Amino acid sequence: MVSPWTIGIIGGSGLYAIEGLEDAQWISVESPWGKPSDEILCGRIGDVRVRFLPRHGRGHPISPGELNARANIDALKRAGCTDILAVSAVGSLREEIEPGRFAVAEQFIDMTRGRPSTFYGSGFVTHVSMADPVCERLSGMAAKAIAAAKGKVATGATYVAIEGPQFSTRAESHMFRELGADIIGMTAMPEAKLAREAELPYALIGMVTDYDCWREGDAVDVTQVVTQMQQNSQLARDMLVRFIKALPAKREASPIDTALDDSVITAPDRHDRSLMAKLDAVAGRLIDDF
Ligand SMILES: CSC[C@H]1O[C@H](OP(=O)(O)O)[C@H](O)[C@@H]1O
Ligand SMILES: Nc1ncnc2[nH]cnc12
Repeated sequence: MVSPWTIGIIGGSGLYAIEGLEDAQWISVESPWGKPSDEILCGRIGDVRVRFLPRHGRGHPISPGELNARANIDALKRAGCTDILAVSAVGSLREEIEPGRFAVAEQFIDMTRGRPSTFYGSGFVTHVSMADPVCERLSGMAAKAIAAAKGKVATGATYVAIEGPQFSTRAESHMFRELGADIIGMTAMPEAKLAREAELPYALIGMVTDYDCWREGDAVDVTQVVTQMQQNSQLARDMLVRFIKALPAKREASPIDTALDDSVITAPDRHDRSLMAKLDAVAGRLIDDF
């Protein structure tokens, strides 16, 4: 039986491939939005199709501010994904969310600057809701998979996305704590916004690698992040396999599958044909003639 789920996994720092995929093959997917970060590793775990994309490319050549998140999300949609589980290395802004723990994001604060963050624009003006930016169903299943893999988990985390590539100043780190953020990274935005615009339910698991720099005498560096990621990468892979194996046989419809339904405001006679041609994957459901 073929599963109704096709799971896109976006692997962050330290997670550049996954093992255990049957019929695994790296496949190049072209996108009208430019070049995705890498080829997509396509395969199966049981009867679930899996599409894995290393966010920064294999070998980590792409900086957070230069990621083509539109091409990445568009390519995953073209590769048939129904849902996306993103994995990211994150700093912790809370004592109790210690390095080694997995934090499941529930909210985001976007402090990135000038990154292309929408598929839409003049000629197809669209405003999706980001009130609840993650898919509760995916997040819940991810939290269970982490616990089943004997990982420590924190749920309901607010992730602040900074522009980077520099880490934050101490003043910024304290400010993000005051704002209510729990974890910090450089990549979940605009990725989560674009997933919503592409009607792809999205969840993000932060692998906590450090305490950023809000604690006196302590400041994150890349070695800390990489060392912690190496310690946790087997757990992350185990969690991903458990997550996929535990997916229910039936995929109930999610409201995110139809997020565009009440979001497009441009009248049909004012549609821009050239923009719409690029929307064939992300909004193809709404557009019949390209
Ligand atoms: C290598 S430290 C900073 C780097 O790590 C995180 O990457 P990702 O979210 O892709 O796991 C962070 O966002 C930065 O890009
Ligand atoms: N402290 C931190 N700030 C931003 N991105 C990170 N990725 C991992 N740790 C981070």
